[in-house]
Amino acid sequence: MITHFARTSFTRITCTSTALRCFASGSAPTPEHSIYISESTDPYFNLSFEDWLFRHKSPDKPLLLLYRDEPCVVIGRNQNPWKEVNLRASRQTGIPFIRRHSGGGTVYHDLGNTNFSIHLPRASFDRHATAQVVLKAVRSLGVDANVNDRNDICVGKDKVSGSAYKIVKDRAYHHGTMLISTKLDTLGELLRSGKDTMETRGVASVRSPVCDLQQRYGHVDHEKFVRAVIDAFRKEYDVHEEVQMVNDADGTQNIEYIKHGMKELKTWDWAFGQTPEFTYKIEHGFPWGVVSAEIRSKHGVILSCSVACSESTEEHLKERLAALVKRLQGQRYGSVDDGITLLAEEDERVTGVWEWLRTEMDS
Ligand SMILES: Nc1ncnc2c1ncn2[C@@H]1O[C@H](COP(=O)(O)OC(=O)CCCC[C@@H]2CCSS2)[C@@H](O)[C@H]1O
Repeated sequence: MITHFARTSFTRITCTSTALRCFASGSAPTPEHSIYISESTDPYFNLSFEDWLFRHKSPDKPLLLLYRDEPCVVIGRNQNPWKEVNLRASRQTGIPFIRRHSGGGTVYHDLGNTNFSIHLPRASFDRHATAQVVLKAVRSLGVDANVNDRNDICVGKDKVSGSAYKIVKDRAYHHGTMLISTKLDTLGELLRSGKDTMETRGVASVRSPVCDLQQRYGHVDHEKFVRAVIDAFRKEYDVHEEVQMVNDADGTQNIEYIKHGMKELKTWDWAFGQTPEFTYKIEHGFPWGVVSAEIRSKHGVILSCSVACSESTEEHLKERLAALVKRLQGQRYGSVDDGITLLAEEDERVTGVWEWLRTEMDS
């Protein structure tokens, strides 16, 4: 269902049939509004809807989208999930990670985190000006926040908002988070990976201490933040249009571009396969000696793996291990094919190394 909100009043008024037709139709219509609030909390939908607005919106008008997501970790376009995300915790908690289209680092989302997305013609895009819009909004709620040169919004020394950007042809957007009442321990748990010896091309996150607005300013909530950002956006860009509510059950999800986008975000090829080249060096002490390994991977596929053992290791064992790791080449990093079965009579030292490599890659 599509409904409109009059200016800053959040009273629901009846939907117009044109808007409904526009979103319910199977073909991709041109989005005609300037301010959208998504009522969906499906991160795959929200990220795809945002991308659709970006790609289909007429390039001459400013646009604002606000949304929240169910718990998930969102990594940047050129990041390494094995480095950035605690994949074991992600599996255990069922909280997925999603690779987004914009650059930048890794953040955690849940319903206590509200995202804003400001789209502008490239010619008038200025990331510091858009950050000021959000800063003014939180300040209007009595929050004593500041913005640093990376466009992090902080309260004291703690970060409450991180930003990322995308520019394509004549349009650009600045999107960012706002920690309002997030589960910060889950945030810490999911972003921890501790893989210091993984050297990766692409973008590394800039880790910072975080806090949320409710810890410091109990009265701030999602609705108040949304209202404040809308007011600040209207003032800055002189926008008077009503707010357009959107959700994933109103037919919007049937727009082919969005459907395809949601599907693509969930594929291995996108989530893992877009990972820039990286090298992971590890070492482990076995009862019979020390083994070090170097695994190289690009686009989520193992390019090479080499192992070196302590001097005293028998030649025969070294050869067996070298033959074994050769078989890793071309396999997907992190989900090495179970088809690589070890011979039943394999030396238990070999199976030990094999298990160690698999576990190291799978966490
Ligand atoms: N939700 C949230 N908000 C603010 N800061 C966070 C959050 N989650 C984690 N962090 C902290 O930021 C760093 C990463 O900072 P870094 O600066 O590397 O990355 C970002 O900020 C990216 C923001 C992307 C915003 C998009 C908007 C809609 S979809 S995602 C991380 O290690 C934590 O210390």
